[in-house]
Amino acid sequence: MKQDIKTYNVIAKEGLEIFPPEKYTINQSERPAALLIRSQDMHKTYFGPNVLAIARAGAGVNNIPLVQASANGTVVFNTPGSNANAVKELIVAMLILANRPVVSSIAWAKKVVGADVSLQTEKGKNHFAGTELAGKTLGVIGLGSVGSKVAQAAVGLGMRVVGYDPYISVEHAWQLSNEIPRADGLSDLLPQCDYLTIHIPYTEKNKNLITTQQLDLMKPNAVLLNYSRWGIVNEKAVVAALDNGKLQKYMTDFSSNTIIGHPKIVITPHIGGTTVEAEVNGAKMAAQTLRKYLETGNIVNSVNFPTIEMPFEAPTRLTLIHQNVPNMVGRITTILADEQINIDNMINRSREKIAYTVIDTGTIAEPLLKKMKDRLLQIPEVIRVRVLKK
Ligand SMILES: NC(=O)c1ccc[n+]([C@@H]2O[C@H](COP(=O)([O-])OP(=O)(O)OC[C@H]3O[C@@H](n4cnc5c(N)ncnc54)[C@H](O)[C@@H]3O)[C@@H](O)[C@H]2O)c1
Ligand SMILES: O=C(O)CC[C@@H](O)C(=O)O
Repeated sequence: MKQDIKTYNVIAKEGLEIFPPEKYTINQSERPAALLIRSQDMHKTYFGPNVLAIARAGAGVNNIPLVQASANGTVVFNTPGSNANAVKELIVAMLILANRPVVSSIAWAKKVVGADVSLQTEKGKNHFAGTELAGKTLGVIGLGSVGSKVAQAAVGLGMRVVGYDPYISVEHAWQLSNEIPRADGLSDLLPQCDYLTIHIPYTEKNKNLITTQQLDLMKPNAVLLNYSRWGIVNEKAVVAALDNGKLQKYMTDFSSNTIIGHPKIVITPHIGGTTVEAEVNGAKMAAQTLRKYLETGNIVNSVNFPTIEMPFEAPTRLTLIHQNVPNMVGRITTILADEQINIDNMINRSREKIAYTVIDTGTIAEPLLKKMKDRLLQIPEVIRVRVLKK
């Protein structure tokens, strides 16, 4: 039977083409096997327990209720790094726009007409003097896929860059040149910055990371950029800091009624990852990850499940999602032994409260397969059992 993939938001066709029509339908069923989404707010969008997986084409997963998904046995994936270059390039543009009046000078130049146009524009250009980035200090909070690229690009622009990421991965640490010193904490980083850019996920811990106390530590003329998420920066504190001259400018990808119309705030409509390339990258990566999970049970790039990759070589594969409690493997294998089923290969991994077991076996007759699945589902801690055939 074909499996249906339900999409939300605009998903690049290059991603959807990864699902062959002989195996999959797209947006054809009320009971989809999996969802492929971007920024859709899944806290407000019902998805039933039949949904095996949700793939988010993009980095941030704060739009997905992860605790509920894990409890349902729904694996959530994202596409790390797929849009990092797009965000980096936008940040470079916004850093330049912060102190070069490019937009206002273009608007002015459009209005200058007449026979002496070149004379007038040459005369008027003095009103559009800016300042340069070279030699200024950029603070980067979060040195993951986006932050590490932004930091490197800023070094290329001649800026002095200071990074802060107490949880940096080994992979991203390797990508950073040794010209980029790391701050010990925000109180060390903030007083140094002419520009501060934030590239971290929105989590309970990161909510209001930048508020009055942090803004007070910044240089009076600093520019703050937030292309991470609404809520990481406290907008009321930012407006107050702009109004009393503590901050020069706030540039953000997240609009809200608190900041719209403020003369010192520049808002873009969440376009950090909106490039043709990033949309194709994200859609393809999300579709490949989903297809791998649906067809083999293997899990990569999940944000709520452990990574498991076991070559699918045997005729039958059982995948079990269960609570991470003692003796689950023992109880599962006892049922298989009772039914005289030999295990060819097995793997078990856990992540926080969730565990995942994959068991490969020979060919099993349908009635026995059904009986075994029913018995496995009777273990109270088992959340989901799937049977995959090669
Ligand atoms: N505007 C956009 O369109 C757009 C596009 C891509 C990503 N984003 C946002 O940017 C975030 C980062 O994206 P990414 O791809 O770099 O993710 P990532 O997971 O590769 O990197 C995030 C980094 O932040 C670090 N971090 C977490 N909390 C921190 C804290 N309190 N202080 C310092 N460092 C901290 C982590 O250790 C990690 O290295 C995403 O979660 C998303 O919300 C926005
Ligand atoms: O889907 C988008 O365009 C936004 C993506 C971005 O916010 C992300 O977290 O990757």
